[in-house]
Amino acid sequence: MSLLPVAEAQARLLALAPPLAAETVALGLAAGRYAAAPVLARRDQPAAALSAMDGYAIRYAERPGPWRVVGESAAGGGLGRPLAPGEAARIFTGAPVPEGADCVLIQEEAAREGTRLVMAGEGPRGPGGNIRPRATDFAEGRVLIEAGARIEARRLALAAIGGHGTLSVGRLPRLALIATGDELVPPGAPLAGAQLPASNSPMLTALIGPRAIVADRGIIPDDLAQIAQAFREAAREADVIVTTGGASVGDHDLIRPALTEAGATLDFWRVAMRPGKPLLAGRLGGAVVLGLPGNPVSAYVTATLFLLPLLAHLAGSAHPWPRPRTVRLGAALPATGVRADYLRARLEGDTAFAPDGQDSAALLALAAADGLIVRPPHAPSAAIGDSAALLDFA
Ligand SMILES: Nc1nc2c(c(=O)[nH]1)N[C@H]1C(S)=C(S)[C@@H](COP(=O)(O)OP(=O)(O)OC[C@H]3O[C@@H](n4cnc5c(N)ncnc54)[C@H](O)[C@@H]3O)O[C@H]1N2
Ligand code: MOO
Repeated sequence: MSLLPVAEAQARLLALAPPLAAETVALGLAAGRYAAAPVLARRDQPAAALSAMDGYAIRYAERPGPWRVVGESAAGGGLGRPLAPGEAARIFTGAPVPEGADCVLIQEEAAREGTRLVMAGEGPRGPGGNIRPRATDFAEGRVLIEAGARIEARRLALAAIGGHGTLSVGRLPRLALIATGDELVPPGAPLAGAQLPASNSPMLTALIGPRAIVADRGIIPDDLAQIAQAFREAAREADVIVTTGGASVGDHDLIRPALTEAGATLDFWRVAMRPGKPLLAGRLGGAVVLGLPGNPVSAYVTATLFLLPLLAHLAGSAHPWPRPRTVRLGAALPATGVRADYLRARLEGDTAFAPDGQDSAALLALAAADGLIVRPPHAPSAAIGDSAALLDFA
């Protein structure tokens, strides 16, 4: 099997499963989820002309007064009657402008004695001054949030003010995480001989964060029957099964044979990227299987480029791909070969430095990095000051 280009592998992964069904959740629980349908405004905002300032509602043509202050309009209330000629109403920010008034005189520019009011400054800039007309933010029926958009804090506020107490969002994927390797022990456990703390599962759980409901299925030894059994059990509940390790070609790399044993179909294996070459993907029952390489940096890079977009796609995102940005190189880089390079890089302002020693097991360099410099296959060498694509870490 030859190496699959990264973009092709990404497209094939997402083609393995459609987005999950929608569910309705309370607005406060919708943060970070994706709108399953366009969110439409259920009301005009503002629903009436409101004062933008604390002061007096007046008629512009009657400046500089005097006016007689006949009452008050506060946020949530109102004057209760129209203003007659020569009348003004005390008004506060966010309060409905009484009928008959066409601007607001701010209180710093007003002189009041008892009910007598005169202008004592420049006054409003014209009719409509210091007033937010009805529906200036949006009108009922307008699309507030596109289907597939992520519900950020800003959009959540927009949905709330648009009249929504619940939202229809894509269901969160259920993810089963399986670490494989005879050498692995849980972090913090005593180590004997060549044993190694299993760092991939906690790393991936933290990286995934609220994007999925993660079930950590622990460490499975390098045993075909046990790995196949773990696959079968995970496929009963999970939308996504993620393994780390055992994806390569060694005698103890059993993920592919175990998948076959469990009855899965393999879609692709081996991608033209460094690190991350042994990545594989397939389907088992209703689950998408993503086999990440065991090397911790390879697992992190492939999770960034494949797993997070898959989770976003399943949760209903219309834009699941990470967006690289352009930076300057702070040091020269060699030409690339048949694989795309994803270099762990530190940023100083908009200048990126990829330290030597880009080993796919070197977690110290990964932890110190800010993102990945992305270099396509067969790229010529690059000089200091050249521009390059950078993927910020999630
Ligand atoms: N002859 C070849 N050998 C290798 C190739 C190849 O093409 N031909 N590919 C190399 C590449 S690239 C990678 S990446 C590695 C990854 O292979 P596996 O996915 O089979 O990973 P393992 O061999 O199981 O483990 C590699 C490495 O990572 C450590 N590891 C595994 N799981 C964890 C974990 N949960 N937490 C921390 N560390 C973990 C493991 O102990 C190994 O040191 O294969 C190359 N070989
Ligand atoms: O591509 Mo492997 O992921 O070099 O270490």
